[in-house]
Amino acid sequence: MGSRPGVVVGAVVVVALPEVLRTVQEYRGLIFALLLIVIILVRPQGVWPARFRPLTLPDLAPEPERRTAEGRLLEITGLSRRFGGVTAVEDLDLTLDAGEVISVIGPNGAGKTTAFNCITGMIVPSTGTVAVNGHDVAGRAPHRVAAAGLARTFQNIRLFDDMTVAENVLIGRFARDRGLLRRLGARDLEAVRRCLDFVGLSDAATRSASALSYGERRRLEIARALAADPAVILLDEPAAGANPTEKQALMGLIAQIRALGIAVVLIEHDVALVMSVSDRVTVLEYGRTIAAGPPADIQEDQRVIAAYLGVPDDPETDLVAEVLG
Ligand SMILES: Nc1ncnc2c1ncn2[C@@H]1O[C@H](COP(=O)(O)OP(=O)(O)OP(=O)(O)O)[C@@H](O)[C@H]1O
Repeated sequence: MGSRPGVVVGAVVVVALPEVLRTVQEYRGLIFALLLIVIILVRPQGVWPARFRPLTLPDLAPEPERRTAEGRLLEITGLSRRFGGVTAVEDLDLTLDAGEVISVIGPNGAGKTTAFNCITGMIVPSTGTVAVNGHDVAGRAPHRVAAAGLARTFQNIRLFDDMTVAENVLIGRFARDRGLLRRLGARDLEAVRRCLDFVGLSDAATRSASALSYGERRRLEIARALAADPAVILLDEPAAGANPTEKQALMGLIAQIRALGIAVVLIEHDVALVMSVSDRVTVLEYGRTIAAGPPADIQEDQRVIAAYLGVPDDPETDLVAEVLG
């Protein structure tokens, strides 16, 4: 998608430069190499400023989304991951049906991120099975897991800051197929429009992702994940750094996502939020599941209370103590 003048200038340079350097024949290769290094260091984005056509999104009447899948969407059995002598996750079982929200909580270092990374293919589990939408994906590469119907957001927001909001969402459309080998179609643009509407970012479509507020960036990550039409979505600490208003909006968004029939797995330190949005909660400590069940049972569970209260002077512990009463 480079600009036409840029291509012409590049062609002239490639054809003319050898002629110009004819007099210094033996140093030609060296001069070329030096030029290349200088360009890579000084203008990694290219010598000629590229101009991209902004995406034109269609105006769509809001319509209720279809349920993307039904039944058992995520089934994890006996998942373990060891790092040398450390067992980060041990024998984790998790099942999730369409439209359910399940949260994985636990003190720092409990194994939540490692579990997420095993499920999404970022790291290979030592043992265990992971089935997404009926497809066995344990140990598969992240793009294969995505193709089975799993999308995720990241604890540390990972957006393409030099792209627009709409372009960031569009990338999500290519997560499930052969990526850039596929041509952009009208359905992709419609999906981008719907996802932006869904998270309330339609008006920001042409803005740079870097210009968004923190809460908006979190919502953009969710829109990008939804653009892949996932059966299961994993949200990694979506409320981290959010203010109370943003947390309230996030709870509404999670409820909307589940209404689409998408299964949601949440890692979250905000225990109050977890207790209010989850159907079930799994609590990890030192990689092991110490409790699993509906929020009301978890709140009463003595092992959970002890696991959190066993960490003095930890702000998370104080919050959990408050929520668990
Ligand atoms: N790549 C790794 N190599 C060695 N040990 C690791 C690695 N990744 C995680 N661990 C260890 O595994 C354990 C679980 O870590 P993990 O990051 O999964 O916990 P967590 O519950 O996500 O913590 P947090 O809430 O702080 O993000 C910790 O003891 C950690 O030190």
